[in-house]
Amino acid sequence: MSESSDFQVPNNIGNPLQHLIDQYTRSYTLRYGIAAIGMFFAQVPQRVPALVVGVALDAILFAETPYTLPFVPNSLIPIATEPQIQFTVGLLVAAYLLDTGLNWAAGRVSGTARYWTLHDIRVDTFDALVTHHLRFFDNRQTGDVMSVLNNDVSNLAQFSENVFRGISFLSQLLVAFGLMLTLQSQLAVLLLLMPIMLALLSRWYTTRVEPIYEEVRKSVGLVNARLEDSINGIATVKSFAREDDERAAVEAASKEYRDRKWSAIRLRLTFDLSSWTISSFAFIGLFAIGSYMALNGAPALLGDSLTAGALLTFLLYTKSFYQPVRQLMLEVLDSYENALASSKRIVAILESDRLDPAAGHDLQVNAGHVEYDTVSFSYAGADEQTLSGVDFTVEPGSLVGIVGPTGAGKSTIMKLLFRFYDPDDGTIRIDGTDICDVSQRSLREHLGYVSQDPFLFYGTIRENIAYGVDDTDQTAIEEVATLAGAHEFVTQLGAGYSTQVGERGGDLSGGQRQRIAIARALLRDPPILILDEATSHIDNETERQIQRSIDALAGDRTIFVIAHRLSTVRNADQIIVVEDGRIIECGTHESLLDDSGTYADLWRVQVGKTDSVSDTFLDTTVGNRSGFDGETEEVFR
Ligand SMILES: Nc1ncnc2c1ncn2[C@@H]1O[C@H](COP(=O)(O)OP(=O)(O)OP(=O)(O)O)[C@@H](O)[C@H]1O
Repeated sequence: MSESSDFQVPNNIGNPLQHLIDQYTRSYTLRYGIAAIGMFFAQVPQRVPALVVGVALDAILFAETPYTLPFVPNSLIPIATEPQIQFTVGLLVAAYLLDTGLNWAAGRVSGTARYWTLHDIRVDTFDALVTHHLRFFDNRQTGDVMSVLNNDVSNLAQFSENVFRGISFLSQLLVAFGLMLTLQSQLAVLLLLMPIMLALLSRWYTTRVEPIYEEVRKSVGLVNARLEDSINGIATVKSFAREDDERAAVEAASKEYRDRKWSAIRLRLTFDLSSWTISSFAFIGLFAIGSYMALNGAPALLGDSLTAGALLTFLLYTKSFYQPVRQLMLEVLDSYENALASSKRIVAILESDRLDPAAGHDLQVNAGHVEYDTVSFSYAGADEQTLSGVDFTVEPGSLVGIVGPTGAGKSTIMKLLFRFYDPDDGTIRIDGTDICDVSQRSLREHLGYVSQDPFLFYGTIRENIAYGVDDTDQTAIEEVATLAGAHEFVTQLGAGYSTQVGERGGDLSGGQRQRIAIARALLRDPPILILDEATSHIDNETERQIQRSIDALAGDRTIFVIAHRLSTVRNADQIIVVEDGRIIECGTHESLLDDSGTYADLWRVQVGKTDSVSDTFLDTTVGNRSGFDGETEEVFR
């Protein structure tokens, strides 16, 4: 099991979060603009009550000062006490209605903009994932990749929500500060010390927390990958009685996540404590200085004195002043760090090299002539070449068997035909066209593939057979299912073709899944069909039945069959024997037997004639039994 892998952001992208914002918010600029303005101005009516109550207390209850309000003409304010109370209540209700209305409207507009944007990012990221070269997935675990689509996109959602909260906090600060300036400008300016101290503190916090969050993200991916591995392989885990080891592996991954997360939380707690201390002492200090000024008048440096009502307004604002600063620093910056780490992984997927499946001209297959011209290939990071100088030609409409020991490179030869990987050297041609010059989509439309462990999607058997064709009907489905030897067992299932199958085929046997996969490939009616150990889980009688169907269906179709069981390819027009990534023999069953080479020895072993096997074969194969399939090994035991 590999460790969690890195997601590399291309060098030309400085800040991946900024990159995502630039790319994805453009279509919703108007909505974002309206939402931001709405959020900002919703704070104006929200700050009104504290000011109005302070002024009303001084004017009505203490009768200290006249009833005057900033930005409100005196002619609008009643002179008598009772109308002043009614006027105050009216102002409070109006402020409440305006505040609620603006917040509601801005919330709606920002909600649609945000969730539409995230939807676009999620779909594009998925699209980028499925169009990536298979090489991309070789080095990564499924859980790791899935956590990008789940956790990382959710982190962006959290961040986008916090950006709007940030706008609201910022507006609270500015409006409160502006109103405090109208009441006692020197004291208001003094209070600015607090956000400056918090800003410095937050700078310290963010530089320290950023690398920790990067580590947290990686360890989440590792935990997911571990869980996915253990749960997907639960049957293997149990059969080997390795529950304790799996538990230990999950525990180790989870511990790493816990420790990294705890480091991040510890740092946040320190920041939280320090910022809370600053804001609390600022509040206490304001009360002490304000009370002194209200009783004794202001000291020389602090200008005008302060009324009791104005002190109350200042104290009420302090709550709405300090709290947003803390939240701005904690929540918004915190989620910024998270979103930055997440956006790195998203952008790495969106922007890394991938192939456009539709790029290139369309492949035209008239006959189905396939040619491998000295093809060599190595998997990334492999020490040795996986394929060396593979060279063969397949006539249209012929049946080709590919045989050889485990790991010889049989499947790899076929993967190159699909362009899951491109050759390092040499060329593969179909009907004379280099497959690297045509679009992957058109190439794959002409190829049918059945693997030894076919994947069935969640859905009915009918949907699984029809996967890959847009238009089909029940008759066509039943026809191919009959050819693939699946019809009989499917009709015996409770719901027939409507039976639901789950992940990897649910409760169907390996052979049943293979037959469904063969039917699926046949329904597409491809001119070139590849069966990669497609009959490995199928009993001899069913295999013969499928063989007959395929022979009948072959017609002018070119068919490749990768097989361990040589009887499967006995009737092939051409059998290619692969060993260590090279073609060592090639011919028909009869000609290969006449040649008395590896194939002939292998055949003798499989039919039980071990006495006539050559010494060279015994030396190379018996010395290294793992090279051949179970059946061959069985004979030697
Ligand atoms: N995705 C991959 N990344 C790296 N190495 C790989 C990958 N797939 C296969 N290999 C290696 O390439 C070699 C050839 O593998 P391949 O699957 O083509 O062999 P094969 O002949 O089809 O084997 P089998 O009969 O067991 O299916 C093996 O050594 C294998 O370990």
